Amino acid sequence: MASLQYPQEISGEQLLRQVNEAITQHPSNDRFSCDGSLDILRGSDYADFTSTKKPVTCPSPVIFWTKGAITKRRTFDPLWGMMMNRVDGLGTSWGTSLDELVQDCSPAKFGFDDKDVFDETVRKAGVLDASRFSTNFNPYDFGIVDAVARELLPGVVRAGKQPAVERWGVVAELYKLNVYSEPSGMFKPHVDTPRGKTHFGSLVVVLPTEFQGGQLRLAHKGKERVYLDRPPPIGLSPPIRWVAFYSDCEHEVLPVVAGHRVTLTYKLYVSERIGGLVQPQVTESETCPMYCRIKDLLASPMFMTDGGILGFHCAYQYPATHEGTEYYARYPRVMKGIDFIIFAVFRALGLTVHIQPYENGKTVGGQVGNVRTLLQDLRTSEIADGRPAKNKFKEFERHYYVGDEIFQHAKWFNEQPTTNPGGAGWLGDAKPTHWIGNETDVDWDYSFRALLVVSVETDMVLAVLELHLAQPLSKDNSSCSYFLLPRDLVRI
Ligand SMILES: O=C(O)CCC(=O)C(=O)O
Ligand SMILES: [Fe+2]
Repeated sequence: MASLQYPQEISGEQLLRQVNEAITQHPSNDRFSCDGSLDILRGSDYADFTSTKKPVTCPSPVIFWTKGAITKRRTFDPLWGMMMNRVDGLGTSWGTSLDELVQDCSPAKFGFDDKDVFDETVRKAGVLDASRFSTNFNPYDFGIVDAVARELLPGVVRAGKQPAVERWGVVAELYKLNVYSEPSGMFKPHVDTPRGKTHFGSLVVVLPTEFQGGQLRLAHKGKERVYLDRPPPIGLSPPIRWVAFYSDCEHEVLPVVAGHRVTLTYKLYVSERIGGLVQPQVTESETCPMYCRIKDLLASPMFMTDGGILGFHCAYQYPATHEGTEYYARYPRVMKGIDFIIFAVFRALGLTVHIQPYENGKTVGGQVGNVRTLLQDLRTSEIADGRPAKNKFKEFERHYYVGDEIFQHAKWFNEQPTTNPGGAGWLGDAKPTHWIGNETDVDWDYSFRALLVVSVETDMVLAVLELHLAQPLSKDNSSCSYFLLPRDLVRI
């Protein structure tokens, strides 16, 4: 794509606004969830769906579960369900056939303020823990996990298109079986509890039963989506339906008014353990319009001519723990949607991108708050032990020595998000540390991130400084007058 030429009279602020508009309108903003369905076909086998057969179908799922020392089994066979329907004529056949499973479930709790709570005004559902059941249904078999990777991890593509650089994929870990039953099974708006560094999403597989209500409503940044909204026409056997979404997006299960809604839920992780199946797409960014826009912005004579720091507030929240976020610098694949696109574009432009937790106007967990003191320390230690401090400055590139003071001077593309991830709604004033999760987990929390990009000129200044640091510094060394811009921030 040809680069845009900016007329001289467009100011830096206007250019920044234009890029922000391009970010807001980027199609990946809509990709916080995806869904699909699978028809059930008795006797379908692997040979069928790996060949040219379309659409992909799946054998009837079976659930085995334990009640004390007894193991029980239920086949979710839609044909059987329809036959029963015809016998009692009430449309409740699935309800009858599922009674035993429903009765053997425990009441489902949810996480609230570091505690697991049972409150049927927030969540009315039954649950079987993954340790109490197993199933022949495997989402990997039907391309569901591949589809989730394609939709929700924009940087991951199937192998074969590009030389293997890194290997990344999605791991779906079976978590619970849930039953939401008539007349009012539901789960009020919440975000799912973060489960560690690579946890990014949730997958819900809805088994083929007949029910009414029970839609899954999702919301992110004012965009709302309702899934499971269209039940299959009466008399047609229900398919398996599935929905996957970023787990920091607010979601709720609307009341089930008839039947039982039986689901398998999975936790979704980014994984680097999958050999050869997937790999990150690193060059796509060079062909995308966003790349050209940002390149032009940086090249414009009207924009940050002395270099500096650009800031982008991430659209999503990420699992955080007291360990800090060094991890995200090394594993940017964990980044979601538009956040990853922006990251990849700046990386493709050869710029240093820092991923920092950022809340209430400042970075959290930055290692050093005062660059000036740090530089002074470096000079002193260099003089004391006689070794060049060059390596120390290499460490800056590896995300050390990045403190609040620097980021106060960033130019931001966009506004800082509010602390309520889902916008207006039942969560009210919930903060990231006080949400209703699907289960409590005291070790992990969500936190906001900012991508901070050190612009080209600043990198060049840094390079000059490195050279000078190979020799002892003198206070009046005018050719090396600053470390990071704006100029008056740090003077040597
Ligand atoms: O069943 C669903 O659609 C969503 C369930 C859910 O949000 C949860 O288990 O945390
Ligand atoms: Fe949830």
